[in-house]
Amino acid sequence: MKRVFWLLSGLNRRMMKLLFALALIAYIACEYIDLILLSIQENGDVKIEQKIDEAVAPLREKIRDLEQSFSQKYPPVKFLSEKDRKRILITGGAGFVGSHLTDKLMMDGHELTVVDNFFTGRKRNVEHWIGHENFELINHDVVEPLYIEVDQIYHLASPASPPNYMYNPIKTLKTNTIGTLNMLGLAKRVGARLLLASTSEVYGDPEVHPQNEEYWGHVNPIGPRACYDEGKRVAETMCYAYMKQEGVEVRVARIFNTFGSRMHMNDGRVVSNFILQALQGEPLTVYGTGSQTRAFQYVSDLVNGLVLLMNSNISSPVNLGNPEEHTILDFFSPPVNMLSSVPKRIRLNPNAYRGRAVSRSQIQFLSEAQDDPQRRRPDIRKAKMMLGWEPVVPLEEGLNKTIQYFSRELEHQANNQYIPKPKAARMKKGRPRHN
Ligand SMILES: O=C(O)[C@H]1O[C@H](OP(=O)(O)OP(=O)(O)OC[C@H]2O[C@@H](n3ccc(=O)[nH]c3=O)[C@H](O)[C@@H]2O)[C@H](O)[C@@H](O)[C@@H]1O
Repeated sequence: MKRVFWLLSGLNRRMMKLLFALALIAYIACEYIDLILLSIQENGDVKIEQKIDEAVAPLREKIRDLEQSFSQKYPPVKFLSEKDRKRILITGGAGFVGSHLTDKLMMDGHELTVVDNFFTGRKRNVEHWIGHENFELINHDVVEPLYIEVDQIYHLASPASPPNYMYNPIKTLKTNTIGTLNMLGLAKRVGARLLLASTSEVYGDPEVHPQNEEYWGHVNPIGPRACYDEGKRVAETMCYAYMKQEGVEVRVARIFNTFGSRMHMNDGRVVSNFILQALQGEPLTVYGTGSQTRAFQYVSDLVNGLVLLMNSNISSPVNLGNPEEHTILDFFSPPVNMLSSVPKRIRLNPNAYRGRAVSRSQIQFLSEAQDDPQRRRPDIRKAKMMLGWEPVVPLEEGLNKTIQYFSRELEHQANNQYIPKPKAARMKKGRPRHN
């Protein structure tokens, strides 16, 4: 201590000031370093927290989804007694028509098994039933046998739009022949009734107009549509062979042109093509002159007809379609003029179509599709008389609903950065893949 006093007493005032200043600088530097270290630590903490947040976010989303699925609300379903409740199989039940039929039968209170190979069907079409105690979805191709216990089989599995069934003709043939045999085999084993979704295409390019159920048809057996037309014709033949030989109860619906929500955006049939093209301000594609005719029914009418037929005692074929006939050129105006009801946010070229009649410059005439039936209109007297069924949804109302559906789909697709193009009804070049 003495030494320290001795040293200090030896220092002069200037030296004292210098020492004091140095001590002050050292003190400030220490404090500053402390501050820097603290902020580095805080920054590190923030980064770690961010990383944790990023890793946990998907888990949080999963938990939210799970919570939602636990509290999922299903459309209202009737309660049926054990006696009235049926176990029903719908093949192709996730497709356009199949999913609407699924909705009806579920809401009517039945137990459903939906089978689909998702070639043209989509899980989205039936996702609102997933988890319901009366509903089961099986990813299965009817070309393979199926062993389940059911009371009724609605056999709808097959691509139905020309570009889809021509995409892989061998597969279309297998689906309609082997697939139908498998379902008839199942019906025989378990004593179920089977309804075949046949088609107006069994009449081919008809020489009788309108087409009634007695007409045998005019089909080119080696043309590009034959895989579907002949596939369905032989499917009908199989139904009646099983009925006569094995006593299987069969119902055959000859379905005419149908449209509505849940048609695939790339379906390629005329209604979805025109709506999609008009919504996107593209020219409407007409194959040939457009003087060929069709009669279009809304999907809910068809579904009611299918259920009535299944539960009737009519085993012979029945036409289900809307007898209001239009040329394809005629058919432009309603969907196009209805676009004014579509919200502006939809990706739509406002200079094209909106609220105006279509001029010929907005039509792209393409070559005629081979073997395209020139006239088609159902004679529905049998369905009226024996089922008390006829279509009730006016064309404009059905189109309006379909336009709204496609608008929402386009918006959904646009949000997902993908805008589908309508598919042309052309044969795929080269050798198609098949299995
Ligand atoms: O919608 C249906 O229910 C029916 O559709 C198709 O039969 P198709 O009458 O050829 O149906 P579309 O492809 O919609 O064609 C209808 C008419 O419009 C024409 N078309 C089609 C698409 C297009 O963009 N432009 C166009 O002019 C076709 O050439 C045809 O003359 C199927 O073959 C049937 O099995 C099915 O029952």
